[in-house]
Amino acid sequence: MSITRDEYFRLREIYANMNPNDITDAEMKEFIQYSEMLSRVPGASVLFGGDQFRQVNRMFYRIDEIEAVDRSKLVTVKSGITAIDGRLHGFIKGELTIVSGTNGSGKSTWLSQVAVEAAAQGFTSVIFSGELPAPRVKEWLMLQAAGPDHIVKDGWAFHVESGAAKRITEWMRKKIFIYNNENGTEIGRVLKALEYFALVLGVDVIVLDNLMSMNLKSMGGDKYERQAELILRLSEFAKKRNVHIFFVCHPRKAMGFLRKDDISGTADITNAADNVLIVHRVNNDFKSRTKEFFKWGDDAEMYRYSNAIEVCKNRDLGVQDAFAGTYFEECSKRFLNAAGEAKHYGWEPEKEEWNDGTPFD
Ligand SMILES: Nc1ncnc2c1ncn2[C@@H]1O[C@H](COP(=O)(O)OP(=O)(O)OP(=O)(O)O)[C@@H](O)[C@H]1O
Repeated sequence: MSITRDEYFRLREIYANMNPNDITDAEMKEFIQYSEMLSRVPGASVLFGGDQFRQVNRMFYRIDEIEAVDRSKLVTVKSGITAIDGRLHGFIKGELTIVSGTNGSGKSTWLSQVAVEAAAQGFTSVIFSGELPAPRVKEWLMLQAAGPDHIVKDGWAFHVESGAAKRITEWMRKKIFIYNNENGTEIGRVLKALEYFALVLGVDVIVLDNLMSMNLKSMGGDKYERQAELILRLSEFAKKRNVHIFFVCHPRKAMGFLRKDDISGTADITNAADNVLIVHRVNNDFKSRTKEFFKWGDDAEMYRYSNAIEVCKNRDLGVQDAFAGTYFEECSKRFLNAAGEAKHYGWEPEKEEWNDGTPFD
């Protein structure tokens, strides 16, 4: 098997205009082999730059063969919530983040905003939304990219004024893709599509919303074993293809103050993740549970906000039990760092792209 770089890119261009399911498994397998041979992503561990390990044909590395972690080589995607980005220093490419929260807490809305933020940083994302139809996903992305200055109220609904909508669409066209649910949710197809997105479209961020909407029947074992196996496969995939995966996993319980151990089936799910976040709505239930659980007083800082994003696990820096408060802006569906915060993204010609590199603490 051999292929030149030019032939490879020609093939990639052809595939970019095809439905992944029209590419046969054999063709896809061959394409993956080409990609691994020729593409920018080496098959080796890419987490800490990908070249820390000298090639050795043994089962182990000697200590002197492993170079020190060079944090400057880590590529991170900022979420735009400064309290989180400050604590975690962004979401590392090659890692997997689980996002949980009770129904309606704001998981999908926040992840849609993360895709807009990623686009502003020059990253490409794909959103798999098993429950929201593509026009709805697009509507949220457009509102979030537009911001309140470019949104008009139409009866009870908000929409982006037409001039801005045109410019935003153009700005997002090659930066955010939405999975076509007609391809199905069978896990084999989804995983094939992910390979396609990573290798053909070169995506950096994958939002998988959500675990429950995936059809895992073709995998062996019971429900929980399948879920655990899927997380392991996604974690391997993130490393191998150097993408950051945000994976929405619903909790087992529908009510109450959600903790890490309530997420999905087994602890294997959160064990395999690099980060675990929980999105909370700051409602009366949240207040009474946090008072009970953390002994917070009536004037606790988090109660000023409308949503709180909790970091329950962060493997890299060991952050846990950290809450980031945000203000939900109804018209734009944005989560704001501070009341009245106005972000401007690159589609607004007269404005500078928002780039807040300031860590929180
Ligand atoms: N603090 C808030 N106040 C008002 N509306 C909010 C708030 N937070 C989120 N929303 C809105 O509530 C709706 C549900 O949010 P979203 O779909 O993001 O939640 P979710 O956690 O993904 O829910 P599910 O688990 O059902 O998928 C959206 O329209 C969202 O914009």
